Amino acid sequence: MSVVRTIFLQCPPASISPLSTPSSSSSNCVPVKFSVSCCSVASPVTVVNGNVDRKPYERNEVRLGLPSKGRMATDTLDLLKDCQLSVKQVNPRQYVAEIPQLSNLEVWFQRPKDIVRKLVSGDLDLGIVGLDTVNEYGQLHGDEDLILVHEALDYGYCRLSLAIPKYGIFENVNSLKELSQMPQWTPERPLRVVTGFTYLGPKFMKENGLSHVTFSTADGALEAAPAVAVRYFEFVVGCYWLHLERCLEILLIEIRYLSMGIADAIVDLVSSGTTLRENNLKEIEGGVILESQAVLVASRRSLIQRKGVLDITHEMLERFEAHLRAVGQFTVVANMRGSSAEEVAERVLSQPSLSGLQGPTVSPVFCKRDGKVAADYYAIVICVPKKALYKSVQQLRVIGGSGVLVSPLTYIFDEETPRWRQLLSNLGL
Ligand SMILES: Nc1ncnc2c1ncn2[C@@H]1O[C@H](COP(=O)(O)OP(=O)(O)OP(=O)(O)O)[C@@H](O)[C@H]1O
Ligand SMILES: O=P(O)(O)OC[C@H]1O[C@H](OP(=O)(O)OP(=O)(O)O)[C@H](O)[C@@H]1O
Ligand SMILES: [Mg+2]
Repeated sequence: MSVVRTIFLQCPPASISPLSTPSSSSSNCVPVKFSVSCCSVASPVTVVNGNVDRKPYERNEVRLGLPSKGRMATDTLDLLKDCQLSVKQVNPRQYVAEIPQLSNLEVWFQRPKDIVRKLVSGDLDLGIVGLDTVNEYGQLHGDEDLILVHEALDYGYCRLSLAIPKYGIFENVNSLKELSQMPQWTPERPLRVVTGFTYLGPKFMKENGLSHVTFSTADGALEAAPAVAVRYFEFVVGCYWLHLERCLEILLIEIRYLSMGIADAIVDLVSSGTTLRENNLKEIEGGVILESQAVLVASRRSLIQRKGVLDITHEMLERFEAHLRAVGQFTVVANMRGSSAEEVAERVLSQPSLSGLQGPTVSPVFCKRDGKVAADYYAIVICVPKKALYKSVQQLRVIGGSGVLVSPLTYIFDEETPRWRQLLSNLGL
């Protein structure tokens, strides 16, 4: 028999109070309703035999999920601010905010994994999180509902990696192949991996043909887990050689970590590599599961069905693309003596670092000489990659440039953003 329950999904900081509780006689097939005190529009979801039937919900506002805390939170707000899309949060403890430039948009501050879950459930339409979180909790390959609108927001860089101890039986193991060929791993004694990535971790091992592997999960400080098994080995060897001081140290570490369980390897995010180094772990060749950075992700259903989502996505995408193109560039203005605009342009284009985005803009600088208006000088305007600035200034001087002004760029808008065209075709629009 189908068990059908209608519930109202919770808004972020809501307190939920049951309106009616199921009586024992009707517990198999009852609408169970909860009222939600934080927001006016709740999302009805039907659960049939444990499967969520995701219908587009009746609500008028468009919802964008942003990380509420952690390392992504500040950088995300900074990116939006740099794109003149500042988030207005009346009170930092409030979970709902707005971006005044985008009317009808509600910002929901959530934990990254909850942003992805809520995109899948239909409570959010758009979100900014790390690609690792999208792939782990959205399971993009199995669920075509999530679409990466911008896959490279240029912050939150890290990689999901398999790491093993540097010492003991792993000392000479430097690749995934070598790890998989170790005779130690058998059905009775598999490779024990601890990870918070319980979807991507096992998937990677399976795809790479590692069969004798078991996974356990933990939140945070995963790097300490492999220490126990290998340090035990060191302890025995240390005793043998009577390095008592080292043995005592190992024993203390052992006692500290025993409560954390035992693992041979970890699958976790790595950025600078400091945490791995401090825990005597190493990455191995072929062990990178995913390269990640911040992304703008959307629900396909919302883009197609909910009024306003596509327009807001277009504006955000345009601003992100234009801003991210601009951050790596300076505008350079210089004066140059010349006989005509063409002649000046030729000189500028003879230098490889001065061609700009679409070639230089050259305009006459007029002055009055003997009562007549004349142009002896020309102003040139070009965009120069930040990294090539000094070289460009040197090249400008070589061809007679003077009074060089350099200023940062906020946006470079193209005629059309390539990602927008791709999104429309992805949606079949
Ligand atoms: N060391 C790192 N360097 C750079 N980016 C990172 C690093 N660790 C994580 N990230 C990125 O930041 C995102 C959020 O990580 P953060 O540690 O803030 O949250 P979290 O650990 O997922 O939060 P929670 O523990 O509350 O679920 C990750 O999904 C990843 O994309
Ligand atoms: O290579 P590194 O620059 O040292 O960064 C890697 C560490 O960063 C993340 O942890 P985080 O600090 O987010 O703590 P958490 O495990 O509690 O999420 C990740 O889980 C690693 O532990
Ligand atoms: Mg973290």
